[in-house]
Order: sequence, then C-alpha cells, then structure tokens
Amino acid sequence: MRYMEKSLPIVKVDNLKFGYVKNGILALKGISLEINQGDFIAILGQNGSGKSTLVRHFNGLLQPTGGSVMVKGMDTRTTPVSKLAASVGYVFQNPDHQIFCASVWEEITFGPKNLKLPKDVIEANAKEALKIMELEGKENRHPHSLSRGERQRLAIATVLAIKPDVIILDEPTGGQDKARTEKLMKLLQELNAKGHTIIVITHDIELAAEYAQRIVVIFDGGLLLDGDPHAVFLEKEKLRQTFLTVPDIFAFTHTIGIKVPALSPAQFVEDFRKLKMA
Ligand SMILES: Nc1ncnc2c1ncn2[C@@H]1O[C@H](COP(=O)(O)OP(=O)(O)OP(=O)(O)O)[C@@H](O)[C@H]1O
Repeated sequence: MRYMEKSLPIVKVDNLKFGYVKNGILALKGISLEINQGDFIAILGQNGSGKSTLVRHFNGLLQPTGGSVMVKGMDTRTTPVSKLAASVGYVFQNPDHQIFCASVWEEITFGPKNLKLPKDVIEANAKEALKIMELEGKENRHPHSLSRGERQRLAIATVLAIKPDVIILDEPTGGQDKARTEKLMKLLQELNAKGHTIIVITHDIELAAEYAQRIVVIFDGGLLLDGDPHAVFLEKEKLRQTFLTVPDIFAFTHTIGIKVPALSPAQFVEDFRKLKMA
C-alpha cells in the first residue's frame, strides 16, 4: 500500500545529529532534509562523510542524538523498528551483514513473516522478489553458497518481498557487472514508477546522473548540496570540495553551450537524434 498522505514528506529529517558512543565520532552535524513520496534520490559523498549513518536513521536502525527523523509522520524515536520496517526497507552495503538464515527461502520469507503478513501474501511476495532478482531455483541453497553478486541480489530481494514505501540501497552495484548494474537501476526506475520512493547511496556519479531525479551530497556530516542533477552539477566549487567530478558528457555539452546539458551519453545521442529530425 503506497503512502497517500501527499501533503507530508514521507521522510522528514530535522537538524539531525548523531554521535557514535564507542569512538565519540560526531558523524552527523545537523542535517535537515525532506524526502517526498516518489523521489528517486542518489546520495553521494566521500568515504566516511555520513551517508550510511544518515539513511540508517530512516528505518530506526539508529536513533538521533539530536534533532528528529519522522517517517510517514511517525517519530523514529518512539516507533518500533518492526513498524518502520514495513515502510522503509534498507539494503546493506555488505550483503553478509544482512543475510543470516540457512536457506534462500527462509531468508526471503523472514521479513514478511515478521510483519505477520498472510501466508499466501508471503509466498506470492517471496516468489515475485526471487523472480525479479533472478534467483528462482535457488530457494533451497544456503545463502553463503551463493556468489557475491547473487548474495547482493538476495539482500535486495529480501527488501522487495516486504514491498516497503521507501527502498534504500547502500551501494547496491558492488559485486555486479555492468549489465546487472543497468538491469538493477532499470528495476529501481520501474519500482519508482509504481510509487516507491528510491534512495541509492553510490560513489558512481555517472549512475546518479543517469537514473536519479534528485542528488543529495553529504560532506563531513552535513548537507552540501541537494537538488536536481543539473542544478547540482553546476555547483562546481562545492563539488570540488568533496572531490566529485561531473560526468564527462555533462561537462562537454555544458561547455559547448547546449542549453540543457546531457546527463548521460544515451541522452546525448537521443537529444542529437531529435535535433537532426527536427
Ligand atoms: N559503527 C560505527 N561505529 C563507530 N563509528 C562509525 C560507525 N560507523 C561509521 N562510523 C564513523 O562515522 C563516520 C560516518 O560513517 P558512514 O559509514 O556513515 O559514512 P559513509 O559516507 O557511508 O562512508 P562510506 O562511503 O565509506 O560507506 C565515519 O567517520 C565512520 O568512521
């Protein structure tokens, strides 16, 4: 069921601060951000800038040290993680931090069972997720006997089986080849078109440019940039500060004076074709 309260942001982050107790690191230094239903966001930033720490607040894995995070109007500090899990699914950067069952089938049905979904819905969701992630026929395998790429896809499938409003993927393309990466990003686009809010953490600015409608750049625990890819890519100074380089095709088409610079080579070719036909 998609979130219908359109007047409210689906996730509202207000002056979020977070410090890790064990080493005293202040990972988030006061971030404010509103995520709307249907957004497709790429979160960029250097290693250790706070990207994972930020998104782990969205499903209650972490609780704010200061400020607040509201999900569908629910304060994550007072809402059980099990309730948040029905709305926000988080795919870990390392699938082995997520996978713990003895078989693929157990793994894929664990989340829906925990949410006490009806048996037939659990089965249907699990089968659909396995099909989408091309893991059919591997139901009885031990997850740790799968390849790294397959384990990554299983981790994604476990979240898809819950059908949460918000799907967060922490560097989902690690361990996937180019074809699979493209397939995964296209799948995320389809899920987005069905109303799911998609948040992808990535170091791949080209990927962000091609698929995301909004780019958020985190720098040293703070929000450096937030906007559509064109607006963000024009902020050269700020991007330089965090060692991000705009995609070559954007830089090229911007330099030669194209009014709306291309975000991907495919888009450039498409724009050029249209121009020729006009
Ligand atoms: N479990 C933890 N315990 C203590 N400190 C942590 C923990 N996780 C992250 N940190 C620290 O918090 C800061 C932010 O880390 P975080 O993992 O959120 O960054 P990131 O932008 O996701 O990095 P990467 O791109 O490397 O995944 C870093 O200084 C990191 O060392």
